[in-house]
Amino acid sequence: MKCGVSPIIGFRFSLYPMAANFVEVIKGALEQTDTSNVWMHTDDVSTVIRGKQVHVFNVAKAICLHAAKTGEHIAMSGTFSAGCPGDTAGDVYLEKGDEVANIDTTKQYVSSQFALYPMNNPDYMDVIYQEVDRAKERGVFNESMHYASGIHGDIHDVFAFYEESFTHARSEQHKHLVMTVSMSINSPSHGGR
Ligand SMILES: Cc1ncc(C[n+]2csc(CCO)c2C)c(N)n1
Repeated sequence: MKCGVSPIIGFRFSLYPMAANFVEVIKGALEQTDTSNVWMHTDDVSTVIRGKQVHVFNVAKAICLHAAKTGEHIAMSGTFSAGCPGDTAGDVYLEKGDEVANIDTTKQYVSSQFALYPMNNPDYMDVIYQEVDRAKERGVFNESMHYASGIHGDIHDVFAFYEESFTHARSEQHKHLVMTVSMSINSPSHGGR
């Protein structure tokens, strides 16, 4: 099967608020975010957003920020994907302009881990090392670990890094890229950061 050539990307994720009112926190974060630039669907396990890269990352960050504002400890886990075979439906969202819908500059510390899977790219380890170097240059690298890399800092720096990394880890020749991310926000382990 051929990989898609559509510039559409997707993010499937779940929020796990460590709070008794988790339903309110999840639904509140999804509802308070302007999702007009992406296709979105929520089910009992996760939510998927699809569209232009700039909007997918903007909406993902805004949802995390809204959940974080509750002050509750939030875990988020998700997968970004580009060039997936079959990723051509929902292309109407590609006609959206590049102006982002959610602007919120609230500072928020996040600790996270990510992993890149450059599909069908024989030089995938070079790609991964290059992106880890990028994290160090951007000042968001936290630590090396098995099967992932630790990325932390202000949510705006962390998301800017993820978006940049997602752009550079794929190419015309190797369009299909998967990136997994898990985040921890307002964790007692962060000592009030
Ligand atoms: C982003 C995101 N989307 C969906 C779920 C799944 N989910 C778990 S509880 C709940 C609310 C009650 O229906 C939903 C939709 C999730 N955890 N995070």
